[in-house]
Amino acid sequence: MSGVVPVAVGCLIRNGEVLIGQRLARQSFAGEWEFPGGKLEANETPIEALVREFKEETGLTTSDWQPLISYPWTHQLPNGSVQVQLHVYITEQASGQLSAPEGHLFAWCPLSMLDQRHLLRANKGIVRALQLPSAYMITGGFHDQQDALSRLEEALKQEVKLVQLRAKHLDKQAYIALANEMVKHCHGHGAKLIVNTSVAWFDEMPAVDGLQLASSELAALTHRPIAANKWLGVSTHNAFELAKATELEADFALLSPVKATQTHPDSTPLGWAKFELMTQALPIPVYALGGLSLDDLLQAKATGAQGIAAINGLWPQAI
Ligand SMILES: Nc1nc2c([nH]c(=O)n2[C@H]2C[C@H](O)[C@@H](COP(=O)(O)OP(=O)(O)OP(=O)(O)O)O2)c(=O)[nH]1
Repeated sequence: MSGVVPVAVGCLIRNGEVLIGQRLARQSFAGEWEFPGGKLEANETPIEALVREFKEETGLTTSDWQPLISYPWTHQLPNGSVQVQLHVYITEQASGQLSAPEGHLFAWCPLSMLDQRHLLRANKGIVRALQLPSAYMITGGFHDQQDALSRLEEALKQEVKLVQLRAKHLDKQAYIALANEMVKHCHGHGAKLIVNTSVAWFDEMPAVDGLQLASSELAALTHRPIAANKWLGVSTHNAFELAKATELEADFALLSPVKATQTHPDSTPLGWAKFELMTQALPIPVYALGGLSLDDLLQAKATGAQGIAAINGLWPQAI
């Protein structure tokens, strides 16, 4: 088969749960779970296809679909491979009674439980895009552990849900001690803590939620260095490193610098157009980083980013 098949995929959210359906016996990947949707018909936009597919498959009338993520994927089938472009949208707007005119089995799944379901392998990037927040705070300067925790607490009160502990000046013992305290605060607010350390240190912090891998560590790795139940973020600056992030089965990437930034004054900013070009074919969510704040969120999302990551734009100044 030749050409890329455009597919519309819809994530319908209700009370923090997403609607998933089981693929039918007559379909490829029978029995695996997916989000409702399907191939675009001639002259259809992805949103038109979603409205039609949801009506046909679920009986629901849906609206207000917003872009979530889009990426190509090659499915291996017994009789060859097929390349699809997944155009993924999200909404909370649906009316009518959920039914199964085509015989699907449906379930409402909490976002945190999606990894326990047997979803299509192609859908991992969609699952992460659903689970990750739109702002990723990286810790900036602080005086001592108590000061760091006070600033963290302030940020958590402002609804920050994903935190990276970046503290290059701390030795191993001090770093691990701070991470172990921070993770308690994060979990108390329903947030996650990602540590920016070497793989060796990561293994000594079992309570933290994930590892942020520096771009300088990428070359030495040939496979994902941590377990599947932890999040792996990869810091990147170019197309080569982004490709490596995918190869290492990262859960998300950071691409920087999008704008000029005080913390890395010698780097040349990419700008939004280049950011979009470099990330559009990636099957994982990508945060934009470098000189950004929440004021840049709309622009970031419009260019296909998961959201913004920032030190100065999010880390509370002295309090
Ligand atoms: N509906 C849907 N399709 C998905 C998801 N993820 C994913 O890779 N796909 C792929 C599987 C199929 O190749 C294609 C959707 O095609 P379809 O639902 O209209 O038709 P189909 O399964 O009968 O097609 P086929 O693959 O069996 O030939 O997109 C998803 O979450 N939902």
